Amino acid sequence: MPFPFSCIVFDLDGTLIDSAPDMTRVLNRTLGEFGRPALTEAQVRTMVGDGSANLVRQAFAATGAPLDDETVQPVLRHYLDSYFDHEEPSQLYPGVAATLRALAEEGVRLGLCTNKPERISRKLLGMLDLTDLFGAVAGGDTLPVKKPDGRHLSWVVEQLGGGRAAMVGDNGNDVKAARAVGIPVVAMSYGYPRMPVAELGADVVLDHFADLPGALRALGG
Ligand SMILES: O=C(O)COP(=O)(O)O
Ligand SMILES: [Mg+2]
Repeated sequence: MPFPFSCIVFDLDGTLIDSAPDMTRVLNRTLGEFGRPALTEAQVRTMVGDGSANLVRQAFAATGAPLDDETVQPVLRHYLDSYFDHEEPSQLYPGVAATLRALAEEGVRLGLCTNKPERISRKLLGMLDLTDLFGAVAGGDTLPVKKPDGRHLSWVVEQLGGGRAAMVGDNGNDVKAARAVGIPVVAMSYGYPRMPVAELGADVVLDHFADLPGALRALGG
């Protein structure tokens, strides 16, 4: 039986890669540079998902006076440059590389829709040897809108050539974007959901990435 979805769009942080350890290291360098104390990884995990500017704003609000629109700019630049220069790739979650390859070999087109900036996302895909698997990549700064706006996701689906699509993510922004577009959504339970994962409203919650093809077959009927 052919695979029921012609394209699958993935979130990055908390879905494909466990980026919180690296983001914590880079963020703590920026916090230190601007005279702030460090955050724990557990704290940073609750701040990931709304893009880098929001991450930096939340980190500074949690460690002293919040940044205003003007002061956020040099801080954000420092964080983004340090992240881009960071040479250790984040870890893929177990089963991700093999499962993505198996889906691609079945002829499913794969896309990335992340709120992480595009140049950092592309660099990470390259370091993890995944670039060739993704037919379309949209970062949080690729379009004037980002998740939870459905246009971020529908742009990726369009770039992939359209057809029956599904979304795979780890937080409310992924579920909201998928609902806005009217496509099914799978939530990975190990990510950074910022609320009980069962309450995200996804069609299916999975603990293991390797279970994704089976879950999508069941969803697609
Ligand atoms: O907030 C971010 O930087 C990215 O998060 P996402 O990959 O889960 O969309
Ligand atoms: Mg995510």
